[in-house]
Amino acid sequence: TRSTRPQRLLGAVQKSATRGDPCSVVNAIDQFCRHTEWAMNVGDEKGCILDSVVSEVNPATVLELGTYCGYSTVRIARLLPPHAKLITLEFNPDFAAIARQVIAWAGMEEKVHLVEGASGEWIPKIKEQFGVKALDLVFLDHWKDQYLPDTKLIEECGLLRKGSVLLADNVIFPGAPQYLEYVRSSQQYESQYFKSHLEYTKVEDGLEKSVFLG
Ligand SMILES: CCCNc1ncnc2c1ncn2[C@@H]1O[C@H](/C=C/CNC(=O)c2cc(-c3ccc(F)cc3)cc(O)c2O)[C@@H](O)[C@H]1O
Ligand SMILES: [Mg+2]
Repeated sequence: TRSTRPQRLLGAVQKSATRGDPCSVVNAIDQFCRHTEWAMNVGDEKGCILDSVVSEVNPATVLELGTYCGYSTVRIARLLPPHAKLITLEFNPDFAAIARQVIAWAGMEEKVHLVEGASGEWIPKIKEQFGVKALDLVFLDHWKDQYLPDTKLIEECGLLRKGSVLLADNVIFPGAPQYLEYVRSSQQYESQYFKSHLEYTKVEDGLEKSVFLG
């Protein structure tokens, strides 16, 4: 039977990237998605903005919502200090299986906890399961209509501290209007839009960075 897009993306990593070299994994996926088959990774252009926010925050604990094939997982993990932790939630078992292999190929297993499950079920468990006091950075890249309910759940679970950063992909395309309205109007956030383009295209898209003020 025909392979899936994530399987073909993993094949490109195994063919073109060097084991243990996260940058080569990121580059192999970007090359594949730009020249062979588009896939919904944050990509190289928005990825540079993601890199700058990760470097600025220098997080000890990161939560990613929506692992997919693990592109942004590897992109973030490669910048984290040795004992930092990235928890990434993915509820599709087929995508999770591919992402585990991409993360392993990059040699990032030590820094990454991939949890196969839904954000709504797992966000309330993060403190106890992972001994996390607060999240320094949250990267939202899952179903766009879930950005707002999950942000409210993260707040209710007391997972944010003064200075915690939320970084959301696709706030223009496909768009997350309710989320944007919330973080831009709330007194509890200082929000900033980083204009860019939809991965591997000329379509406008961007990232919204929102600092929790406590
Ligand atoms: C219970 C649902 C909410 N909780 C969840 N908990 C855990 N994982 C969840 C998840 N929702 C979704 N996921 C997973 O996140 C991923 C979903 C990502 C959704 N992303 C998009 O739709 C998207 C779509 C585009 C896109 C842009 C243009 C276009 F023509 C077509 C698509 C571009 C992007 O950058 C995107 O991020 C999948 O791996 C899915 O299984
Ligand atoms: Mg996205």
